[in-house]
Amino acid sequence: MEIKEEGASEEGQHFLPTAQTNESRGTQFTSIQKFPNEPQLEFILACKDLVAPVRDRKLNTVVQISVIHPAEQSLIRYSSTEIVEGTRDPLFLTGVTFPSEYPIYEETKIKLTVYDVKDKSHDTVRTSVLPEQKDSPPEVGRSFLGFASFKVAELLKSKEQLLSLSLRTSDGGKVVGTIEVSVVKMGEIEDGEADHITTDVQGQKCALVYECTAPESVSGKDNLPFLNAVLKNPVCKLYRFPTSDNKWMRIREQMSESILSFHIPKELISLHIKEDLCRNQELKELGELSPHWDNLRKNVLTHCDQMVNVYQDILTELSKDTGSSFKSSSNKGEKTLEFVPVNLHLQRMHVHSPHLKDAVYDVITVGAPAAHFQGFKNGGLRKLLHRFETERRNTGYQFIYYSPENTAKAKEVLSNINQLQPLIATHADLLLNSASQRSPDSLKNSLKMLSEKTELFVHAFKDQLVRSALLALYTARPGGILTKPPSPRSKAEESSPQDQPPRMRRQDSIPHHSDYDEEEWDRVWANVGKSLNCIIAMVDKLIERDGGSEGCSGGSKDGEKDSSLEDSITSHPSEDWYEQLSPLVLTLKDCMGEVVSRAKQSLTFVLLQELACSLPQCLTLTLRRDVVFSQALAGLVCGFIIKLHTSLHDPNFLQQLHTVGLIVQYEGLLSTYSDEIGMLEDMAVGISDLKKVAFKIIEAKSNDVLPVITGRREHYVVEVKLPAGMFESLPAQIKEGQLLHVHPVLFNVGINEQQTLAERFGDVSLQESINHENFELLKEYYTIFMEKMPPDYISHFQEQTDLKGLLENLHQNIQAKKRKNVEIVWLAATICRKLNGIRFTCCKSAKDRTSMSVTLEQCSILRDEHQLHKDFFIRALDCMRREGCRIENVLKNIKCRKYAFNMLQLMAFPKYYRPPEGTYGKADT
Ligand SMILES: O=P(O)(O)O[C@H]1[C@H](O)[C@@H](O)[C@H](O)[C@H](O)[C@@H]1OP(=O)(O)O
Repeated sequence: MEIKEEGASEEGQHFLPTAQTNESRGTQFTSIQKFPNEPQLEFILACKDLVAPVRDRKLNTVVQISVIHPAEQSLIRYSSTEIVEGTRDPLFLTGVTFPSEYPIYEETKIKLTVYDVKDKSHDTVRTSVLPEQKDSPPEVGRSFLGFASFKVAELLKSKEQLLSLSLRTSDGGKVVGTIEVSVVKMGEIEDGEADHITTDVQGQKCALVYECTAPESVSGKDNLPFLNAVLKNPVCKLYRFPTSDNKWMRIREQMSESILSFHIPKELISLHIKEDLCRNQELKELGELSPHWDNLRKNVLTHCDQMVNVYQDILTELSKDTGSSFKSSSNKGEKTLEFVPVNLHLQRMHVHSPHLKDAVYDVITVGAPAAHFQGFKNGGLRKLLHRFETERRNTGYQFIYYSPENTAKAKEVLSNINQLQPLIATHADLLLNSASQRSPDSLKNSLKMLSEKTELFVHAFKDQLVRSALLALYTARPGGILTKPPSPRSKAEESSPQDQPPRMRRQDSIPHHSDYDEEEWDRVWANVGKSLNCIIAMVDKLIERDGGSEGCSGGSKDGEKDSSLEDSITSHPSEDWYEQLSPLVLTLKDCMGEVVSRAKQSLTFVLLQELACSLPQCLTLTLRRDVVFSQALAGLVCGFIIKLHTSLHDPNFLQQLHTVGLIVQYEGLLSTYSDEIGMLEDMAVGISDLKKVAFKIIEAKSNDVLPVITGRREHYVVEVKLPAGMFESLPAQIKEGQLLHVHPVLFNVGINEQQTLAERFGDVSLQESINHENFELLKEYYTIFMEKMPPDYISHFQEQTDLKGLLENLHQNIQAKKRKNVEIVWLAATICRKLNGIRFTCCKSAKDRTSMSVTLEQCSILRDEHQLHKDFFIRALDCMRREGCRIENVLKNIKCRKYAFNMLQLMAFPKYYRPPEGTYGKADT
């Protein structure tokens, strides 16, 4: 019989949907799925009276679980238990779970094979999917003891859903012990009936008590179909661990990919293309420029057009639908996948423990957002952006220096203009429409909307930047040279020849020009307000004459009344409202058009400075920042949607969401040595850039539940869709579309051998500054949280959690300058969880170090929050690392079940970050 390994497919563990499998084989099998989206079958295992092949040998037992699908005769290796050492009656903590997607039926046969493990260092290698020749021979490290098999129906229909099967040797003759298979149901109330099995687990007397508290809707079961639309290919594992009072808790670990890994980058690249095409068009429409500036513009346009092509090519590649929702660690440096996050997963732990409410703990695991294709030879974004700004500030000869804030401001105003102008035109037309219908109420409403938008428009130009940019552009026009040297100027500047472009180093040295009428802009700009006032006054008058007592009182701005306007109003006695208003509306549109054309050109000229100054670095840097941001955003949107769905029933969470926003905490495990310095520099900027993102929840109108992104580089809004029922239950503020903000923080602690080198011979200042800066951000968030959440919530919260103490502790640890001080990331994670935040863990690939960290975090939570028996802490940790979701993560990334660590590396790791023997070694990463 052929033996295959589950999870050997390209994309990792792939399950055929149940229905599809059923039909495709043309035979009907009996489904065992009771609740949609819930695991179909979960059981635990224990052996009794095992017979050792050699007398007096203490057995180290492992059970391998294989599945024989009813339509096939091949045996699929499904999972394994952990190794239980030194007993003939092993009770396994690692159980078996078949998720809802798995094609399992009553007719499916399950085979349990028991082995005696002699050499643990070989054991995991054996279950690798490497081609046979690279793999260890099957017998190395373990020997066969016996096997048993059963049909799923037999187990489900058995008394108390428990089977006790004889283990037999391969010829089926000799009985070498028994194996007990017992169905478990997470969260089921068992009438307080206790089924005591006393067993000796590594010397621990432990009562196995099936006595559970009422199930809680912690995982938001009702929301699952929606959540499942973004989560894909789940891998599930089941464990049971003893509590400190010798009862059992059950833990379900789940790891899923997300289609957002590809969806968000595609959305974002489309937006970049749109934004850049628009900017290129505006550059072309900048009008006539003097030869110096015109050449610069041509050069910039050539590069910018090329860049748009690069983005378009990447989008085309990504859009070739491969149905993929996962980028493996080995594809990190792939050019066409640059924007896609590495190895993004939801890592979920669902705990069901006696006397406590069920709880779900989520961490998003993802490779550090970084530009692997561009590489790290010159460092990452944090350093590159700083260097770029310094160079730009100092090159000044041919350009005008605008600070990054001013450049961002120019982009913002440009985007506001582009949005507001058509909006105002629409409202103006609606006003005329109301006028032609002679409807006072509708006229008032239209005027209100028109006034609001026009005021926003006028307000957008209040900035001094537009004024100074107008002057700068004036001097860049043909003939727009300085006729008189503005004072004060330096000697060097005074001596610059007149036919040269003006030497302008700083924004505050933008030339003053004697011929330039600075007040002209004020007049043009003020005309918009004035023409609106005319409209308001006219509407007032029309309604008054019509017999209405009060005017519309959109109120002429600042109470001012223009005399020319008074004339224009009284000199039209006609009662045709449309005719009265139409010329005024036309004037408003004309005035606005004039403002838009001047402002657009001047601000585009500001953008030209940024681009022209250091081509092509500027564009390469923008690409790098876009790449890193895209990876970070994909993770964030995934984390946000999952958090929203799991906490939808919690009114405090919803209040926090719209009043304070959410803390998003990233744990970084990168070293501050070699390439990883650059990665950390990229990651720090990528995460900080997430501040530019706000979320908005909208009602889903169709089956398309994928989030939609709008905006541009300085500000993005991610629209998250919820089905009508869920949407209705949201607080009014959220339903009305209030923007929901996130507060990203990053704490990094390098843990590997490279960090040892950094600490001894290198520099850890990058990590120190990041941790310091982010501590301040976290503290700020905490302060807003305490101020904005309701007092009764806060007093209850303070009773439960000493957050202030935790923050102080974190601060002390950050200041302590201790080597590999993982306490920092532990404390930051705890604070984030207490603050209801979104947790992330990242290393280079989110495969090895991340796996060590999330499993440690899971076990620490079990110890601190669910009374995990202290003697079982390490065993629980080893179980999760040996047979849990994370080893499957390694498998799906590198097709081999081994964490890529060697002994030497591990010696450098903090103690609790070392995986169990047999699970690590040289791997082709
Ligand atoms: O998931 P990571 O911890 O980033 O994987 C590292 C691993 O820690 C290290 O020991 C190994 O030598 C490789 O560099 C792994 O990175 P890959 O990106 O190559 O998987």
